[in-house]
Amino acid sequence: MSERAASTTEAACVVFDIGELVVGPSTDDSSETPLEIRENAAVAAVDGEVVAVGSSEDVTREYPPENAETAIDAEGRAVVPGFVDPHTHAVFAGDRSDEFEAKLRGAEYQEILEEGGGILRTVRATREASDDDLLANLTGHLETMLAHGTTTVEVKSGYGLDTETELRLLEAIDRADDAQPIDLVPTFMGAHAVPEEQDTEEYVDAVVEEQLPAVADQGIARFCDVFCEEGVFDVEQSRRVLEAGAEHGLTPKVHAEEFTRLGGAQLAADLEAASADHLLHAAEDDIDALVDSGVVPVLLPGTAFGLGEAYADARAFLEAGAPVALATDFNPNCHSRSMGFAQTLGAVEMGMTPAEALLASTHNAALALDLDDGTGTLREGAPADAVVLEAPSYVHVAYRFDTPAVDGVLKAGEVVHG
Ligand SMILES: N=CN[C@@H](CCC(=O)O)C(=O)O
Ligand SMILES: [Zn+2]
Repeated sequence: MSERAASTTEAACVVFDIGELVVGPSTDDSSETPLEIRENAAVAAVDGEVVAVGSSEDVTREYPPENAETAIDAEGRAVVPGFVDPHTHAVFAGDRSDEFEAKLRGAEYQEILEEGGGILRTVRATREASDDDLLANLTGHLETMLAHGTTTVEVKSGYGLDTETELRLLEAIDRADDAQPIDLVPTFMGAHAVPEEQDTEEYVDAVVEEQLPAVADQGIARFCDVFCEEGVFDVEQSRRVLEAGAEHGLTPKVHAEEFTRLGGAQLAADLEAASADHLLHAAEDDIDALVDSGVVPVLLPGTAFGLGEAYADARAFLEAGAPVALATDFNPNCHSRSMGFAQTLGAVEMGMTPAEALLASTHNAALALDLDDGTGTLREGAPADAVVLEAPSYVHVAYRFDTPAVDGVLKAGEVVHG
């Protein structure tokens, strides 16, 4: 036994007798699957980090379960890295279920927005909500996400559209980060829509000159995002916001080519954004530009499903060598908090294999958030965030689409669900 093990064994969390352990992306080019998978495995964690991954026999010899603070006998079930959801708008108030009905009767998403509904309706409800109500709404959604196996979530502001409310939303994200187990990654998205009281140019000025400096001053956002779309922010306005964000230390992200091909993907490539998201209308040139500049494509199949739109071309991205990520896009227009369901849609509707969908929901999703600490893997040194499945194989994540195939969830080596 190593000295490190002798001195730390008692603090360890050990999950043993794992039938199928998904460690992370495969490093073997000749492998048929993009995942590194170990059978009859175990994983041990100390101080929230993975310290050993290997055969159940070897790991339990070094970290005996009987000495561990938390010991889980997986009894042959599969264990995968905790899911990372890299695109949500989870902090808001109000209800838009009637718009869902209107869309089923033929109303268009953008028409609803132009008429003051959609995002603008959520903005009115959000501005009226108290800080505590916003926090309670957000933590409620996060509880559901955790039960579905998600351990890291990006959350955007963007239903305030004024300095005071945008800051309140980012503060709610900050408070929620402390109040529950999921790690939250905050994104400032003042440029989500143009508020009813201003015209677009005036509003872009307000985002750049007032909102961004205030957000940067508080130090409560990591990314800056913009809805680059016909009728919302054009490419030049989007560029202005993202460049100003970058000057304040916020890494760009772009809502790109969702309803029209406006140029958001090329902009994301130009600015070396962390990700370009949606991409339903991305063309081959856009895909190449994103791959060449290392921008992660984040695909949001729940949105296409809910709107009845054609899905993004996941296969074209994968064939171009892109590290495709999946996300829920949870928002009042896309009421799904399940990364498992995103994987089902990725597999059934976008032609991804269950392994590609799982990789897209773990390691690649972490790349979209610039997380380089091993998040989304269960390699040594990574955060010990894991899902013990209720099944013998990771394939059950995409296969089951009624309830999550989750038996238990570990965050930083502690059982936080199940
Ligand atoms: N497309 C822009 N923003 C969200 C939708 C927000 C809303 O409709 O409230 C999205 O990513 O899908
Ligand atoms: Zn979005």
